[in-house]
Amino acid sequence: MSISDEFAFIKDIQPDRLFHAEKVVGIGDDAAIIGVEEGFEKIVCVDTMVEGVHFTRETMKPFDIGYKALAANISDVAAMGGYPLYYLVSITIPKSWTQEELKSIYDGMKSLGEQYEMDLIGGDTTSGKTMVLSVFVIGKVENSKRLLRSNARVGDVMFVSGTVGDAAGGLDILLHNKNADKFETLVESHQRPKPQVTLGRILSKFERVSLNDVSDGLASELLEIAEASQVDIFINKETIPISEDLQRYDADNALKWALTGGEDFELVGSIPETDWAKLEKECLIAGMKITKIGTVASGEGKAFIKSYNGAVQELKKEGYNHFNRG
Ligand SMILES: Nc1ncnc2c1ncn2[C@@H]1O[C@H](COP(=O)(O)OP(=O)(O)O)[C@@H](O)[C@H]1O
Ligand SMILES: Cc1ncc(C[n+]2csc(CCOP(=O)(O)OP(=O)(O)O)c2C)c(N)n1
Ligand SMILES: [Mg+2]
Ligand SMILES: [Mg+2]
Ligand SMILES: [Mg+2]
Repeated sequence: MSISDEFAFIKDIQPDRLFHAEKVVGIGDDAAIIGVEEGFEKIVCVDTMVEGVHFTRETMKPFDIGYKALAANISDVAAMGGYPLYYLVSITIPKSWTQEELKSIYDGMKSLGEQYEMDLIGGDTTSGKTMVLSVFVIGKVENSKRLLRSNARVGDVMFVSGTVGDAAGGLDILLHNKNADKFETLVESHQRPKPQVTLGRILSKFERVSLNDVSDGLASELLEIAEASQVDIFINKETIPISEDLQRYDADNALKWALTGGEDFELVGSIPETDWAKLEKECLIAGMKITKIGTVASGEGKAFIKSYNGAVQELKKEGYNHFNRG
């Protein structure tokens, strides 16, 4: 059954309780109101998922679409070192989507939102030809904690969390109907990415960190840091963390996907050399994988990849680009 009434739909998706009830006016008025906590600044971001661009009916179930749209935004909060608090949802619904499917999209957001005690506090609903889901997230971070892309300095260590390329491998499996049951971890990386909030919080305790999350691909994110900081970045090819599953699935494409696949939602950044051992230890204690992949050198915003055999190649912004899909 397709959705028959906008107002009944809004009632249906309204949460029955709020985690931060004392601080907000949520769904039900013209706009939401959120309290401002002493000692913190707000973080705000929005990311959109469009049918045919970010997902198809074949690659993502409705639950996954909701889950991933919220995850992408939580990941941006993580990349600023903050905690996510609230979200708003703008949804454009084509007639062909059933009420159950729409409910599943919201259930996907709810299941991840609950993990972080986030409240759904508003949004907007329209009909339209293509499913478009925009999620807005509000988070917080302590005053003056700024994990900016422009914070990298000469001599810093470059690091990345987890493994990269898995989400693109998962997408390849889904698009080409290949062995989805044999490579569940890759498929899951694509459909249910895990935002790295805990790592962002660990990083926020350090003096100076540059940070970015991997949405468009490692190469693109490194270049964003290099450009914002006006430095050059050198990474070592053999240190890029590629999972065994990805290697097993397609060894030939693994490095390409790691560099340009995108949607891994891992954190990539730099930290002073003197803080690296401490960061490594804290991640070990927290059970999180973090890998040194290179160093920061003087320069004007380029990134290079080096091999053990000495070959050096310049990285290009070959990650996902909405208007330049070659
Ligand atoms: N249409 C837009 N209008 C205003 N700001 C935008 C728009 N699109 C992106 N931005 C801003 O540009 C920056 C980079 O965006 P984006 O590449 O989407 O970042 P991310 O990959 O972290 O989501 C962000 O600060 C974002 O808020
Ligand atoms: C059907 C399908 N084709 C291709 C992709 C790959 N893809 C789509 S958007 C994107 C990049 C991330 O999305 P974007 O809107 O650029 O997010 P942002 O950088 O703003 O976080 C990638 C890798 C996909 N997820 N699904
Ligand atoms: Mg974005
Ligand atoms: Mg980002
Ligand atoms: Mg992008």
